[in-house]
Order: sequence, then structure tokens, then C-alpha cells
Amino acid sequence: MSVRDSRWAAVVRTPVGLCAAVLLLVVVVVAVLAPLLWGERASVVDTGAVQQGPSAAHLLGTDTLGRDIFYRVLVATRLSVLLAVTATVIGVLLGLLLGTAPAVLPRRAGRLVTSAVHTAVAFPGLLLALFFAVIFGVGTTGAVLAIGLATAPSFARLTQTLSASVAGKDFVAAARVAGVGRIRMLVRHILPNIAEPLAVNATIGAGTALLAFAGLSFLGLGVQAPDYDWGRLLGEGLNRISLTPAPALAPCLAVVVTGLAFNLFGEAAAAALGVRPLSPRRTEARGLSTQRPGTVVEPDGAESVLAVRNLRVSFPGRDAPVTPVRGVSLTVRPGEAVGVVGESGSGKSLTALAAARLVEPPGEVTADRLEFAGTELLRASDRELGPLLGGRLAMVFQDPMTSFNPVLSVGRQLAEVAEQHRGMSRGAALAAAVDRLREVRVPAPERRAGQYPHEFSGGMRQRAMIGMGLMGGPRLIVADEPTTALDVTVQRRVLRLLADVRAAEGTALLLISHDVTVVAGTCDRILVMYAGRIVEELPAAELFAAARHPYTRALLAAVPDLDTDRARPLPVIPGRPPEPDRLPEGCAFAPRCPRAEDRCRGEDPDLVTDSAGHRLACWNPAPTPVAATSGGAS
Ligand SMILES: Nc1ncnc2c1ncn2[C@@H]1O[C@H](COP(=O)(O)OP(=O)(O)OP(=O)(O)O)[C@@H](O)[C@H]1O
Repeated sequence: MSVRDSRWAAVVRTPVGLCAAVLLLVVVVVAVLAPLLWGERASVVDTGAVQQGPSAAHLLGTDTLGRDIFYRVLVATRLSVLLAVTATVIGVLLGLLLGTAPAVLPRRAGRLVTSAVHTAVAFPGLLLALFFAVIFGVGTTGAVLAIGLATAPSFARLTQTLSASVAGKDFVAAARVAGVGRIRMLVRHILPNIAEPLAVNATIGAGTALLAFAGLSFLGLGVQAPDYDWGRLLGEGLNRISLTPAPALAPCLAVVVTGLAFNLFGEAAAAALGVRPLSPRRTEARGLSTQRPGTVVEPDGAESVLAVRNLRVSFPGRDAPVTPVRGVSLTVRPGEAVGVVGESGSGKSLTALAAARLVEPPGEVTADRLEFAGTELLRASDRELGPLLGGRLAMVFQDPMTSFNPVLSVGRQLAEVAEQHRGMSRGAALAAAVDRLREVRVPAPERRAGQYPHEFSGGMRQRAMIGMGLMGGPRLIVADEPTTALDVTVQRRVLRLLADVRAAEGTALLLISHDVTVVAGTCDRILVMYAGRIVEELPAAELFAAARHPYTRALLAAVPDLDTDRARPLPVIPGRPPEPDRLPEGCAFAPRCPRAEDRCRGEDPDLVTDSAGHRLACWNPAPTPVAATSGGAS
């Protein structure tokens, strides 16, 4: 039994879930059998026994034509439930279409759909149902369409909300970087992950539709004679409630009990499942023939895989836009490992996301140059970007659990990249996926390929994620905090794997981490970021000996080494980094800097390149600590 099946089984293990399931089962059995067993009996007209009260012969009395109300209530179960379920299915399908439209339509049309949905949700459902019932005309079909259309907006909004929560997951970003198209993304990655909460809410919705249907039929807008449902029976019984209440109470009770069964089962499922009910090819390089494909020639003649100049990422703020990335410039050369280090909030992730074109609106990315593998990303069309980013740029995210689609086997997800970017057949892609899993040291790769992400350990999942990134033959791996969620020994294995992959395949690496020892141990060059800017850049081998920015020195001082006195607390950097919307005048680090001078507080220093190629943005840098090499970096 899969995990999903056992979770659904858990629903009926709760007392409420069990009661609701039994009630629903009874309702379904009655709905199926009643018309077969008692259909004729419920239609027999007996002019000699009209409008009788309850008796031994007629448990709930008779109607105006002498028909037995008890059997009519039982027989009406099928039509009442069928109509409610049909209306709910229409509502859910229409809701799915409207809710997913913004993801596949052009942005402007998508917004229009979203606004329409929000407007429709503002109207009470029953009012909408009445409105549509009048439009579609009196009768069963009109009422089904009316209730279906009336419930669609709330399902559309639910779909949008659920899709948005899934769209934020790393596996969707990974699929986007893999160049998976919008419709495929929707069908393979988003919809399967929102099916469960949608099903739960649809069950609850069926209860509501049942009530709405009874209401419309009661008002004479729904089921018409000679057909009858509980709403019609209720209307008929109400005419003589003062004489005998049973003919009105019985259909009423049937609506309440069945509605309750749907609602309770939906609520029990929501509680048991943890669902909240409603309320990652090739691009020919331009220029010199000696150049390798997918590289850019820098002004200094060096080749680069990624060239970023004056990158800015902004978001709308309360009063003015906030810019968490403020003019970042960096270069990653073929096969090179560049590390980006800085405290939380310094803009490292946003820089990486911008390089992979993964910053979503309302985030705005501008740059004088954002060139990957020879293509200017900010001017490229989606068609150009798809194969380029998918095959040539791989993303590895922090949390290996959320980096995979939980409902697809790991092998299938790796194979998908090869199918998408290398045009491989399904079988060949799966074989390539198994080979990749073996290369990234996943044990028993044939068996593991068929397993789901939750069956992998954290470290194994992260290695599989790296394997997935490699399926497209990337020139650059962007790894954002790839080891933060792992324990230290597993961390080391993943870092070693990244280093081996680089050595074997010549892949460049942009490694983002808040941990200076991780980047120093893995990378060739280190970029230090603070408050959205690069404040220092130097070779990793010289990090401990040549770092001069007080911030870099403070980060290094916080790293324990063999000479650290364990009896004393490690030095920490006083204060906190500034929020992007509350940057101080001058150098952003000045308020926390032990070397700050008046100039630091008034003027932001430029990032200046010295003769050795080091870059530094500081008015009063620390002197080079001549013999201060440390083993901390290795
Ligand atoms: N979608 C967004 N809207 C508004 N602000 C954002 C958004 N994404 C990030 N930010 C802000 O940008 C700043 C930099 O975020 P980023 O995630 O790049 O930092 P980071 O250095 O990678 O930190 P961490 O290690 O915590 O992820 C943060 O202050 C964050 O609040």
C-alpha cells in the first residue's frame, strides 16, 4: 500500500471519519437500490388515501395523490445525490480550468481571469446559483449548471491558492530551470500535488451542493414533476406542515444527514491528511572560433560561462521599491568554482535566482549584462531560454525534500530532464537516469530509480538532485545552500561529490552558502556579499591570509580552528544586517564595523579591483594579516 493510500485509510480510523464513511456508504447503497426496489411503489397513486398522516401502511403518510412519502424520500436519494455530485464535478472542473488558466495564459489574460474569479467569489454562492438558475431556465439541467457555475469560483480560487503554494516549491523551480513547458508543468508537477486537498474540499462541496439543490427545488427552480428530489418533497410537505410535520421533516432530515455525511467525511479527511479545508542544449557561442561553445569572452580576454554586470533585483515596497540586490557584478569561468558567502538576507539566493531567471513578478531584475553560455538572458525569448537554462544550467536547492516532486519516482524525474533536453526516448532516458544515480553514488540505482523521494535519505536525495542537474549536461551548477539541511558527515560527502563532478565533467559551480568554511573548502574564488552588494572578492586559497574587508574578517573570526580557545565564546559580529528597505547612509556595514570612520557613514565605497585582481569595497580596510594563515579553510 502506498503512503498516499495508507493516509486515506487513516481517515476511516478516526471515529468521526468512520461514522461519516458508514453514513456515506448507507446513502450510496440507498441511492443505488431504492429506485430498483421501491421505485414503482413510490409512484403508485392511491386516490383513496390522499394526504394521510403517518400510519402502519404509510410510515410517513401520503401526498396529495396518495403516494407513499417514506418510499418517495428513499427513492429521491438517487436523484438528490446524483445532481449534487454532478453539480460539484462541474464546479470542480470549471474551477480547475479557471484556477490554472493564469499559469498557462499570457500574463495579462491570466490577471483578467484572476480578477474575474476574485469578483465572483465575493458573491454569495446561493445568490449566484439563483442568478444562473434564472438564466438557464427552470428545470434539472438549469439547476445543475447553476450550482456548478456558482461553486466554480471558490474552487478556482482554491486551485490558484494551492497551485501558488506548490509553485513556490523547489521542485517546480527545478522543473522550470529544466525547461519544462507551462502545460506539462501544470499536468505533471502542480495538479498531482493539489489533487488531495481538492478532493477533500470537493467532498465538503458536495454537501453544500446538496443543500443548494434542495433549496432550488424547494423554490420550484430545480427538479420538475414528475421527477422528484428531496427539495421538491420538502416543498410539498411544507404546504401542510401544520397538519402533519412528517412529510416535510423526512426530506429535511435526509438532506441534513447526507449533507452532514459529506461534510464530516471531508473534514475528517482534511484532519487526517493535514489539508486545510476551503475558507531546470546547446547554444553556439558568438565570436571567435577558438572559443568553446557556451562561453563568453570577457573584456580581459578570459572566457566566462556566466557574466553578470550591475545586477539589481527589486520588489515593490510599502512606500518605495526595495532593492535587496544592488548592483552585483560577477564572473564564473568554465570549470571554475565560485563561492558566494554572506549572512542571511545579504541577497545571495536572489542573485542566483536572477541568474537562472527564476525571480518571479512582482520582483524586477535589471542588469547591464546577464549573460549565460553566450546568451543575454534578460533579452532572450522563452524559446531561447528553455533549452539553454534546462540543459546548461542546473540548480541544486537547499532542501532536497522539496526539490523533488513527491508524486513522481526519482528515476522518472531524472529521465524527464534527458527526454526534455537530449530528445531521448523514455526507455533510454530511464537507463541514463539509472547510470546517473550510480555516478552520484546512490546505492542499488536500478531499484532506487523506481522509488519516491520520501524513500531516500536526506543525503541520498541531495546526491540524486545533483544527478538530476547533471542529466542535461550542464556548463554551470548553481547550488544554493546545498548542504545546510544535512548533517556534517553527509555534508562532506555531498561537497566531495560536487568537487568530483566538476573535475570529471568540467562543470562550473556557483556555490552559495552562509558558511565560509564550506565555500573556502570547495571553491576557487570567494565573493563576500553584504546587504545586497559584493564587498570583497579574492581567491579561496588567500581567504584567511589576504581578506581585508572588516566584514570578511569578522566572518572568518567566527570560524573556530585548532588554535581556538574552546573555553571562550567564539567572536560574533555585533548587531544585525540591515533590512533592504532600511539601509543606512554610506557603507551598509558601517554601523557594525569596528573600523568605521566618518567617511564610511556618509559615502558608500565602490568595489575597486587592485593589481592582484582582488576586489574590495571599503574606505578603511584591515591591514593584511601577513602570517595569519589558518587551517580553517581546508
Ligand atoms: N519575493 C521577495 N519579496 C520581497 N523581498 C524579498 C523576496 N525574496 C527575497 N527578499 C528579500 O531580499 C533579501 C535577500 O534575500 P535572499 O534570499 O537573497 O538572501 P540570502 O542572502 O540568500 O539569505 P538566506 O541565506 O537567508 O536565504 C531579504 O531581505 C529578503 O527579505
